[in-house]
Amino acid sequence: MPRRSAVQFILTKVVACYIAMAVVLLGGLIIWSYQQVVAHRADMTAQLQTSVVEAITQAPGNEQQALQWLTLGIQLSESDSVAFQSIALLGEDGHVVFAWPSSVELAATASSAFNLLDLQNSSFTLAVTYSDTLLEHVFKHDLLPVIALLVGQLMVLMLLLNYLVKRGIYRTFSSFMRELSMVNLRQPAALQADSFLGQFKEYRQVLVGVNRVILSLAKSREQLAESNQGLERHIHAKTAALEERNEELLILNKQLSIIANTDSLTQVYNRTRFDVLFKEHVTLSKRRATPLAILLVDLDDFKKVNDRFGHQTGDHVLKHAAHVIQREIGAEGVVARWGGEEFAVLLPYFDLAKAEEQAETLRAAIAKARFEEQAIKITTSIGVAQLGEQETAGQLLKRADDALYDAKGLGRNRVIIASLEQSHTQLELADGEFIEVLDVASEPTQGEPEVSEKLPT
Ligand SMILES: Nc1nc2c(ncn2[C@@H]2O[C@H](COP(=O)(O)OP(=O)(O)OP(=O)(O)O)[C@@H](O)[C@H]2O)c(=O)[nH]1
Repeated sequence: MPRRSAVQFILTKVVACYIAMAVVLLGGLIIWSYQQVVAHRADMTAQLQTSVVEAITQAPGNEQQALQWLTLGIQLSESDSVAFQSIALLGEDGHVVFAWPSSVELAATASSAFNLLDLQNSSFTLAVTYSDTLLEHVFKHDLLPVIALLVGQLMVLMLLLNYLVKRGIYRTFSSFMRELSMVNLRQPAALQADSFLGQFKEYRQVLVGVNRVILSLAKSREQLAESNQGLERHIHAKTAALEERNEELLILNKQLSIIANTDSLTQVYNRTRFDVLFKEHVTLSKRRATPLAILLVDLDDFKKVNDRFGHQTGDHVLKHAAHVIQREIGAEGVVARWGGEEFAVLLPYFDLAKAEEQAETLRAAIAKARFEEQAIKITTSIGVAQLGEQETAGQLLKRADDALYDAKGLGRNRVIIASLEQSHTQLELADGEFIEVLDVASEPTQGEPEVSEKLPT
């Protein structure tokens, strides 16, 4: 019967607590009461002494009568809790002058039961006994009612507890135990089925275990949070390093792209880049129906520069000439080194007249320039062509190259325009045929600029 055991257990504990409290209370009461009685008895005795001395002093020679009056007073005060049991007045030689009550044996006055009291300035001595010993008195008069009261209370308490346990506490405990069973991690069989206390202990152990698990989980969570923070810091640092590296790579990429697209000597676009841009501009021009012109610029008699001033000076002149071309064209066109001492200039939105004007300005600027310390003068021949409506990039290039060839043939240092009629005339021929002509013409020949074989036809 585990339930009854539990009830008994609780009852026992409560009663034990109550008894312990009662014992402490009684102990305190005994000490307090004892002190009170001692003080009271001392008071009474002192009063008796004073009264007897006064009686003897007021009625000398008639002590017996005075003492009889005193005895009456004593009898009246017998109801006092510490009253005297007997009183004897002893003469100088120790004989009993007066004894109350009369039954007190004279011999008894000498026994140790009597307390001998001195009477001030008198030859008499007072011998008294008290009705109880001090402890007896304390127990009889003070403790007995208290003990009775406590026992009564205890009984009432036990009855009350028994009632409460049966009515309410048992139900509360039952539901508490049911809740506990929800967290039971052990096999039910392992519990002591016949002992509620055993079960309670088991559950308490389980709770302690659960508590430990919760604490260790909280600790693990803290550790996890710390490691996460460390990981985040690490990731941030790595990300920052990666971003930095990425930026470096982007810069390097840009530099690489510039290197790949730039002519290393003259720092203008190289032929590869020009081919791409040329194709794009031709496509755009056709799509938007906007004009597009090209200049092929070739330095005249450059071989002579090399021969006379050396190849290195020739390099410097080439570089400077490219700079002049780039300066003159500005942002309006695309300048590229076509190869050797020849440059190509792409002029989007330039019609033939405007392109011719630009070519003339360019030719004049180079003719005017003085290169190197030796103030070398050079001239240029320029072939100009505008993209025809039906023309391909290759066909445009061919016409510009023809114009340049003409400029050379006519004595150099001049601008020759490739007429649009020429382009139309060529287009009137079969397209396939022209392409074949272009391919043949584009093969590099001595003294002639190369025509890109990569360009789209
Ligand atoms: N210094 C230097 N010379 C170059 C470079 N590329 C080509 N040349 C020279 O340019 C000269 C081209 O000679 P040619 O094809 O006969 O042309 P040209 O002397 O300019 O005569 P025309 O074009 O007919 O006016 C050659 O001497 C090449 O060595 C270069 O990068 N640096």
